Amino acid sequence: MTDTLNVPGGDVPGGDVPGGDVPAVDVPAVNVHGVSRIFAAGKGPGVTALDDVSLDVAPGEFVSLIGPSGCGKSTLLRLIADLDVPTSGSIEVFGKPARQARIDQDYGIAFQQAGLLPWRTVAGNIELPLELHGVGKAARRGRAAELIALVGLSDFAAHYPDQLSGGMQQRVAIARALAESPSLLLMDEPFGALDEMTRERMQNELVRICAETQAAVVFVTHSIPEAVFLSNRVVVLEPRPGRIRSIVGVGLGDMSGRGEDLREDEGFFRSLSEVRDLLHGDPDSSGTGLPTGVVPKTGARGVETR
Ligand SMILES: Nc1ncnc2c1ncn2[C@@H]1O[C@H](COP(=O)(O)OP(=O)(O)OP(=O)(O)O)[C@@H](O)[C@H]1O
Repeated sequence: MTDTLNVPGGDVPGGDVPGGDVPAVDVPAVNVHGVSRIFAAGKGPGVTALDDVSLDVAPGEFVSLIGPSGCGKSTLLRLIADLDVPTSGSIEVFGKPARQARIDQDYGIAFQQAGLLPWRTVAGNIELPLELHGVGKAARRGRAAELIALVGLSDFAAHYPDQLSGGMQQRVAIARALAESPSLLLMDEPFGALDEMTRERMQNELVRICAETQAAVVFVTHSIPEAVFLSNRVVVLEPRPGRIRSIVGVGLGDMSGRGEDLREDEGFFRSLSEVRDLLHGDPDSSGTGLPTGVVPKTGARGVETR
């Protein structure tokens, strides 16, 4: 663990890869290779939550996972975070086994529930991971102040979680996830419990934070507009067994150019309907599992599509 407090990811995407000894250029932030996860179900055959899933996420890339309930989105995120282990296949984070990446704290995590400690202030919650890893008091304070400013809560540093709105609590959770300058953020429906207006504001914030930190993000959501607005690529999953149906390259430019007006952009609507068609279309009879007329896409970064 380092107590240097650099901007996550450094100046060049992938240039400040945790571990440092691996050439950054070719190392994906996340490499999921042929991963299956089967949950035992009594004496039955078990539930295949994921079946032979492969996916690469590049440094600095924002990838959303979307699909119907039970298609394995959270399972995939939990496997990347090493909160669960695959039945078969392998997962690497910045070239390291997921277990090692967890030990090295190479990523930050934010879930739907902000999960803040109610007896700690905003600053205290953000400092917690740094405290647990032995970062000195002055460095902790400085880093927390930086992050509190980044998420726009400078006037609330001394407030307690129950004095904040849901959106503000989520901003604290995101700041805490960024505390150790991870080059990767894993987020499971972090805005799922928020009202629509707050949710859009939070999406704008997240885009700004990603542009500033250049962290890669794997983001689970049920919302098509959220996935399209935030992502470089949207991974559409299908259930029983959980598989990647297709990957949509959003092509709306990098994070620094994504503002509120993007929501009115023609390209935004095009990607929305592409993802919507994949989610709601009936599979054709060709056996591809894709809706009629949809050509399977291959991701630009060697992503396997199935
Ligand atoms: N710990 C577990 N034990 C048994 N089955 C599980 C477990 N975790 C997940 N599953 C099963 O695996 C499948 C995928 O679950 P998962 O939570 O990953 O889906 P999801 O796409 O995130 O769903 P949702 O959108 O509803 O959150 C489901 O059928 C679920 O019941």
